[in-house]
Amino acid sequence: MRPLDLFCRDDQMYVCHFCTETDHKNHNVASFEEEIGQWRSHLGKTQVELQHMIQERLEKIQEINQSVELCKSTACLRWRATCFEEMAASRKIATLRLPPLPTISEIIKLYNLRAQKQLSQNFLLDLRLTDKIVRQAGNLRNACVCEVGPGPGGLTRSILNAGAADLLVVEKDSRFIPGLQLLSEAAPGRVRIVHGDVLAYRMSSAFPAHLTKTWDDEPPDLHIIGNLPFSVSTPLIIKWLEEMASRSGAFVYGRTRLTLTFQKEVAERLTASTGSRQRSRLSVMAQYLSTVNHCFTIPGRAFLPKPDVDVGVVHFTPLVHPHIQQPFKLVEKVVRNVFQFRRKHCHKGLEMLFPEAQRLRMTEELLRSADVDPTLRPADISISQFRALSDAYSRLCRENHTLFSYDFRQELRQKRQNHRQTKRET
Ligand SMILES: C[S@@+](CC[C@H](N)C(=O)[O-])C[C@H]1O[C@@H](n2cnc3c(N)ncnc32)[C@H](O)[C@@H]1O
Repeated sequence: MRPLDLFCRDDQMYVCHFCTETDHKNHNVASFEEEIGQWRSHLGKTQVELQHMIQERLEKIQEINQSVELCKSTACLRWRATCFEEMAASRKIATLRLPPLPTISEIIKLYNLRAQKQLSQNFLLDLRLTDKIVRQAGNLRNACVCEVGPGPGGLTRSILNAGAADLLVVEKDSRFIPGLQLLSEAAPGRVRIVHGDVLAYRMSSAFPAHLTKTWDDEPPDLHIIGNLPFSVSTPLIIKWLEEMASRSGAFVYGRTRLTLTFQKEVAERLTASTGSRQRSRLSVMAQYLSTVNHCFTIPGRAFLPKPDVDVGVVHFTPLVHPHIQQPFKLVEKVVRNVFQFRRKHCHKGLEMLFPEAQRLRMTEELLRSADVDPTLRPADISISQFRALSDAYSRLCRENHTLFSYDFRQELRQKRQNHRQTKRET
């Protein structure tokens, strides 16, 4: 008996050396080891390919499952909204509450809304907290509201449940738009969605003119509400305070009220009283134009993801008569200069309002005319003393037309440049 140690590839069978001279003569024959080696490498490749295919199929199944879930909840949501409308029509009830909706966590999962740090995204999932924020705004029944940065829509729901009739939401991140559209379908005709940057958005023409109240009347039925992104909260409130002063933007409608969240430290600065540790430029700028109230603090753990800080809810009502009757930019210049040396006597910062050659004389004149003690610390200066300083500075600017555009940093730069030039020449 001869060993079958060869493989005939033409007939696909094992053969012996004798066979290659007879039945399998001139056939394509390989050694047993060669053939096994080829099969092994072939099987190895097939196994890798199969694993890839299985992985692809699994991913596909997951995708299909997700779309099915999404379709189910979209259909369910639409169905609930329709039922709700029919119910309201048939019973003739004029209720403005939303129909039952998927939770905010479900919306986040369905649309895969992972928070993005660069857009300061920290979501509020607890609707009792968002309801509490909305209650600080006052009665929203049939009101117009602009919500800044609605994200997955927690605060948005609370605003709608409070009865807002016209809610304009401004959101920069396009990933949130489909979820907001669902919400808009659940509250037909009550939600307008703007995909854009709130810093560039013109609010002066966003609401109907009939809302407008005169400045000394009651505030209009228009509110700005937002769980603001930390990254834009300070520039945004400065922009809105400036618009409040010039009665432009959202304030063309009258004394529009604002209910906003800030990092707790910023909320404390906004509301800090004269003499307190947190008193700053922001305190004076906000308080000379509005009544500012730090309503309550939300612990960081209430947000997803949890920020490193707690959050303060602040309510602003513009004053009928601002405490300082000077242009915003002028007040800001005086206040900024005073606070630039916050541990020094106030005359130190005020000196920087004047060119070096007249610095001491003009600072003395300013402080005398405003009747303010030069040795007061910036935090100890009251709003009425800031009014006196701004009025006195305005008088000096009227007497000297180049004074307002004077910038001590520019003079300092020029001086350094001249000094370098002289050094080079000698
Ligand atoms: C702190 S999250 C709040 C989200 C939601 N309101 C909540 O309470 O869960 C801030 C939101 O503002 C949005 N946002 C950030 N910068 C913005 C901008 N410049 N204009 C409009 N929205 C902005 C973010 O995309 C995010 O949705």
